Amino acid sequence: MRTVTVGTRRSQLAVIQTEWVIQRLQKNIPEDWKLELEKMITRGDQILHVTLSKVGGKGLFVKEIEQALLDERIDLAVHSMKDMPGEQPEGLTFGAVTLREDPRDCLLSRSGLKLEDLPENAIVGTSSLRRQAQILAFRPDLKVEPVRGNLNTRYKKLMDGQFDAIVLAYAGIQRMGWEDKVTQILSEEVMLPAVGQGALAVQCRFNDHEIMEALQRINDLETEQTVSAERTFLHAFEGGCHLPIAGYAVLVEDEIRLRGRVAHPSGRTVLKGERKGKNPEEVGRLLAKDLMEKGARKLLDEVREGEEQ
Ligand SMILES: NCc1[nH]cc(CCC(=O)O)c1CC(=O)O
Repeated sequence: MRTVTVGTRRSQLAVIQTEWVIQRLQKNIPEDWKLELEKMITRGDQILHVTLSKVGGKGLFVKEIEQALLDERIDLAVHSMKDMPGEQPEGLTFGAVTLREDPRDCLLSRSGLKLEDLPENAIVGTSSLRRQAQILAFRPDLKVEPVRGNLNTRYKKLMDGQFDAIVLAYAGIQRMGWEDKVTQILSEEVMLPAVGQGALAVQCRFNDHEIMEALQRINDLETEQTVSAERTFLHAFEGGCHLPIAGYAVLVEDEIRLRGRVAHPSGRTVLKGERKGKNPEEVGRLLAKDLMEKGARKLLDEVREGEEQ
């Protein structure tokens, strides 16, 4: 008999994702174990009105949940892989990476017009430099403005008329059951996804062998390997999800094919590359090296300087 506490943020998307993991895990644990969902209110959730970077960045949500794991207040934590920093605290690990859902981004526009048909100067809401850069590379005549908040808040801002369109991850839309709100799924060619987008990370204590064993059964090997290539690529630039970097890998036969982009937020420069290979980390490292040779370092230094001002 064991009660396993599963922690997550309290946003609707986070709760749906966690319930999904609990459901799958239920079939893979001893019958007398009980799984309990714990919705955690993090400081990040309480101070949504301040610029997140001023209070420690997006990693703040994650850090508080990780502390709860280390303190044994919870036994498992479910996160969007895309929000996870490169390094985990000592003692924690991903017990499972779950099967990736559709990794692409999508456009929700009030007029129902697609990205290519939006009128000149139309305002697209996104706070992601990756999305901003790729939108402007494709349509330099559009305006991009930041939008914060959870999915419900962002959708409300669109409907209130603050933006003509917003860009969101299709995986999140599907989990919310919002497919009918989507105007267009953006192709990989136009909008290469974020590293880890569409996959969930189930985090636990490294020495909790019972849990590690159960999680192994819901791990998806293909997602684990492709995401590993993407994350190695991203972290070679010493940057997190706030940099204009995209990376997406698939398994083709028994090889990993990784595509990556490093862009200037203006969209004027988008460095692109592709690598194939059997070893995920090596593929990630080599693609990062290719893009460094094309000038990625200098480009990102410019972005970082812009942030400090
Ligand atoms: N940036 C926030 C975030 N983190 C994870 C998702 C949902 C999709 C996923 O799990 O990759 C979203 C929403 C979005 O970007 O539209």
